[in-house]
Amino acid sequence: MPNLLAPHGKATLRERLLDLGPIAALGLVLAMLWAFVSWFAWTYRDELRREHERDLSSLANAAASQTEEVLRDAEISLRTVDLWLRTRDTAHPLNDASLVQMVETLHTSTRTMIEIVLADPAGWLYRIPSPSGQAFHQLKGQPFVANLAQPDTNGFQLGRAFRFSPDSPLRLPMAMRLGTPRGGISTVIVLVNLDRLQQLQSLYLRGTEGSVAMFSREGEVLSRAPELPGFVGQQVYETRPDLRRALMPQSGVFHVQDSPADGQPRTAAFETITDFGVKMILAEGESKALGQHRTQRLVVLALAAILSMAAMLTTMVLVRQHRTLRERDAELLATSDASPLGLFRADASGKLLWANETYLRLHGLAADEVAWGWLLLMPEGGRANAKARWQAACAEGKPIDMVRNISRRDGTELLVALRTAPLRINGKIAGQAGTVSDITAQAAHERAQRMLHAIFDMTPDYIGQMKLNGDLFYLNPAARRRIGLAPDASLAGMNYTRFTAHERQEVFRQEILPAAIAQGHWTGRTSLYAPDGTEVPVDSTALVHRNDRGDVEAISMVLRDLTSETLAQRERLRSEAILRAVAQTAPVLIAVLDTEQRYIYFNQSYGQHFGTTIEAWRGRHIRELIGEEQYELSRPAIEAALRGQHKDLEKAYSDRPELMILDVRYSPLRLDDGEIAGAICIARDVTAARAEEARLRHASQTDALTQLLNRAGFALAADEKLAIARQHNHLMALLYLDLDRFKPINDQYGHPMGDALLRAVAGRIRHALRPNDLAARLGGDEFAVLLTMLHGPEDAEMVATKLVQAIASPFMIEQHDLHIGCSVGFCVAWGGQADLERMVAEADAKLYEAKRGGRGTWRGSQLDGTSGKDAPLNETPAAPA
Ligand SMILES: Nc1nc2c(ncn2[C@@H]2O[C@H](COP(=O)(O)OP(=O)(O)OP(=O)(O)O)[C@@H](O)[C@H]2O)c(=O)[nH]1
Repeated sequence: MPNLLAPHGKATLRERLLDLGPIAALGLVLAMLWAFVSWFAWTYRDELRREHERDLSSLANAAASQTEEVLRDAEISLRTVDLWLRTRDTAHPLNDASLVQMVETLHTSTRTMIEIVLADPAGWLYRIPSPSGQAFHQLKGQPFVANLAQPDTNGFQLGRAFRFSPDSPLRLPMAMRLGTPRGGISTVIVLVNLDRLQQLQSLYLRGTEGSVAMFSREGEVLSRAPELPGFVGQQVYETRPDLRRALMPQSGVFHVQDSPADGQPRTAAFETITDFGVKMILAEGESKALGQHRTQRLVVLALAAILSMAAMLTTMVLVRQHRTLRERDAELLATSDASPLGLFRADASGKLLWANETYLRLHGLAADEVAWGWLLLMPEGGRANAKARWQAACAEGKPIDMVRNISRRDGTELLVALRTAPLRINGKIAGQAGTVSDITAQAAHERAQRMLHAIFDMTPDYIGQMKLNGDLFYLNPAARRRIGLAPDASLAGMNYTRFTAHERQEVFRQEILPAAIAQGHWTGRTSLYAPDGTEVPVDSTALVHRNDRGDVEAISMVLRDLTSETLAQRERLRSEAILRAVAQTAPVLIAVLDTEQRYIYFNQSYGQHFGTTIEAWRGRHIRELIGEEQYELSRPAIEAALRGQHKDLEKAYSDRPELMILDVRYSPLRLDDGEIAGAICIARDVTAARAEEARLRHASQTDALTQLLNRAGFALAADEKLAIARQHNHLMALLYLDLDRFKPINDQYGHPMGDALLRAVAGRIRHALRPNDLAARLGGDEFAVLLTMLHGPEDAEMVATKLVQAIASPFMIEQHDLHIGCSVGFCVAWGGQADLERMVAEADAKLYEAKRGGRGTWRGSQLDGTSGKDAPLNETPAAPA
């Protein structure tokens, strides 16, 4: 449908050309056809005719040459006989032996084409020889016979063709008066065998209607083949001056519609045999080629006419169909523009090829922005993604059904529903066609409806809807509660009169309803009957709903309970609803206990924590739900809260798939008068926060390279150990280690190797200690160790020796054999005397001594609690390598 792709507006030049296209194409084809037909019918025919005439002329010329040759032989024969008779003195030429001989020779030399006879002035003819001397024929009617007796005529003359008898050949006489008449003979005559000459001439004839004729200079017919009775001897020029004119030139071609011979149309070529004044005429009917051409021309003309008609008819049908299609397209276009839906079509690349007016209006786009204009209405950051998703959907032929926001350039925001379906042409995905509809108002309406329903559900007012006859079809939860109806109970067969006193029903019918119908609504005070028989005063609003035709369809009643109890209850319900909403949405566990530690309320988070709901636990003791163990932990805080104090405690739940830590606060639940009505428990999940704290703490107290304690971590842990040692008066020792010859390792192999070595050293130190002992890297190549619960100072010596030996063993790191060592200084002290600062100073001093003592060894001392003086211990020499 090309028009669907056309932009909006008037028909373009291209469309107009498309309209005219079939007609122009037809015109071109017909012009070419008829040009060919014209050429074939006329130009080609003329060419054929000219060619035919050329052929005919050359045939006439050849026939004339042949004839002239024969006539020339005849003339020579005449002159030869005349000369002979003139030069011979003979009284009897008829039987002169030499003349006979010569005549015979001439006869045979012309292939018996000619016959020589002699004639007397009376026209009697004599053969040579003529032994009897008798004439054998008398010429009559020949034009030249009258001249035979004329003594001065010595030129030759052509006569008319004749036969001696009907069976004898046709002969053309040529006569010449003898220069010297002898023995009564005055003329010699050559008779040309015209049958044979015409046979020769007939070789040049073509077609069945061909003829060959000879005319004399004066237009007398000398001969004609095929023979026509009475034609020879006619004076043609007298009756046909047109022929005289036509035959005037030396040679040529002419046409006659009515031949003088048989009245048929003929084409004739002629040649003048000048010396004999003879016109040689070769005529023929229409040529075969021209005849064939005429038939072909008829066929071609007929076919061309049929083809033209058929083409014109086809074009007319096509043009009409094209017009119908265009009309249909226009209808479709108009219909689609009138559609309340935005319609569009995209190609397989996702580019929009067409969109209707509604689409453009909806998006606030101009017609020339249709291709990708919609992308401009998306947030800039999301355009690339949206385009890619859309292009993928178009390429794969995936239908789309979605709702999306668009921001028009005029600043308005719309919510639109987009639906597309893949377009397939010949089984190939050609793009997508889709609809866009503005659902902003609908969505807002639905939202409003939902809100309205929520209000209906939450309001303490009684809302009901009924038909004009009073049949109820809707009651909100408050109304249902008031009349004791389950939230989902059917209202079938329930009429409002059931809840209204009889006299009130009258008032309703007589006053309220007519007023509401007249004004659309009515507001006033009325009452309703509760199922328990009490009359409840209510503020009432009646609303009348009408359909499109204006007929009353339904009546809505909004009733506000005016009893004070109900009002108070409403207020309470409202507060409760607010509190409940707050409690439900807060991301903390909330529970409220009464003074007996029974649940009054707990929120959804609390319920989820224990996998239950308040409905199942209201009125039950907290111990039952949280378990004996947890309860014992919480009990002091609960009791404190019930005494009016706030208490915080942290509780860890390790019985769950993942450890959970709750930060719990118990507070008193005080009423307005200050009385404590229970306890409120608010618990926060601090598992993640505590885990993060622990991680940070660990990181701040750990040496990142060796994972031993760092200086700060060591100080903290040592303090704790010392406190315990003091308490129980344990013997303990602080050891300081410093690596020997570590620097060369760094220098030789680089720092990464030094780091690896430090890690390995840390591993060996850890390995040499008990789990309860502390090990730390104080910095660089310095380490510290705190040993607790020693049996005697020798334990410390033993550990120092173990460490010196452990570090002295070679390290194999990255295939390098590394040799270092360590020096150790330590100090032992009983718990009661233990003072970290002093122990550090002492151990450091001893380390210095060990270094000075040659490295690879230890030095130690013990703090003397009474004197504060150090007691030197045994000094151990360096461990064997
Ligand atoms: N690879 C590495 N080297 C460290 C680190 N901290 C300190 N050092 C280097 O450790 C070396 C410690 O110096 P010293 O104690 O004088 O070196 P030493 O060769 O052990 O000397 P003595 O104790 O006298 O035997 C210095 O070269 C520091 O640069 C560390 O974290 N990694």
